[in-house]
Amino acid sequence: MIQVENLTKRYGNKVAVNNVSFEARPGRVTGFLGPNGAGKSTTMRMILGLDTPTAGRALVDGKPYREATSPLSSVGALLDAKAVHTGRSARSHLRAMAATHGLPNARVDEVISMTGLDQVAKRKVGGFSLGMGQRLGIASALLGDPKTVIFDEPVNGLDPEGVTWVRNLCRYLASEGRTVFLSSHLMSEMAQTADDLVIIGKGQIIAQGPITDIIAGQGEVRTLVRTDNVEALTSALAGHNVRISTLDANSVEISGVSPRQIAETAFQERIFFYELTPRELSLEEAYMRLTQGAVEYHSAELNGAQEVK
Ligand SMILES: Nc1ncnc2c1ncn2[C@@H]1O[C@H](COP(=O)(O)OP(=O)(O)OP(=O)(O)O)[C@@H](O)[C@H]1O
Repeated sequence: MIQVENLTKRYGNKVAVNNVSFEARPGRVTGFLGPNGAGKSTTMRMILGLDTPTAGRALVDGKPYREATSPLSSVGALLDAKAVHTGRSARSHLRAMAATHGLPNARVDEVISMTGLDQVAKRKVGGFSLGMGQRLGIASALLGDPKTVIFDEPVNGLDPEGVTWVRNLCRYLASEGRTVFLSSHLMSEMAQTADDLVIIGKGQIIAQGPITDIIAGQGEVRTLVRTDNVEALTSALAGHNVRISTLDANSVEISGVSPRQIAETAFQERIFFYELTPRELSLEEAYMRLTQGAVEYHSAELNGAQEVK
């Protein structure tokens, strides 16, 4: 269980994290989202006691992480996979970590096989690819069999098989009753992995709660209808609160009325249609709506006719 209460971090004049409060609960995957520079890593570092808050506090299982009697079995963290610079092999790196924390070598072999590193366990970590480094970071995080895991961008650099593996691992860890807290910029992946979301922008909470509530809160269901008789359907449905946008000669997108009401109206008016598809917002669409005012680093619009000097 992670509890973040009114957490604030200032670097000089810059407020990186501004009065942020949320919880990440056991048995659930909580996704931490926000544009670049929103304050995600800083928040994670404060939870792990690596940065001192300017105000507020972060608790893991009821106390600051720095006070944990058995840190590796309290929290397993992956912050910056590239941070491991060693001439050691993956196995001896993990064995050294295990030895300092009184963990048996058998646990090292377990995490090596859990993270798919068996084939490369004897290779020097310095020569690891980004994806292998990421797996080693996750293996290190899991070494102490922690009740809480914190992963900052765990799928960064992983191939599609690796991305799926991280998703399944996170779901599995949560199903065992652990608290799983992770950040990612991959919305489609987050949509499949997380139960709850915390979204921040410019250091402040923008939204938090179950992922389904956050998506539902950002837009109503729109229904795509394909018919040969767009005009008749449009006039049959015309009325208060019904919004219809014509996509092409044979398709419209309708909001403000349920898919069932659309089908009933079409049936009563004998309007033939050959597709009726309710469309919920994707997490990406909901996220873009929520964060549009909180993006610090905007990209220039690409409009084809760019001047090259
Ligand atoms: N040590 C530091 N000194 C000064 N400013 C910092 C420091 N660390 C972070 N910041 C600033 O605090 C803000 C939040 O940074 P942070 O790295 O937490 O964002 P983030 O959400 O993790 O971003 P990204 O998605 O790009 O990793 C940024 O504006 C960053 O420049």
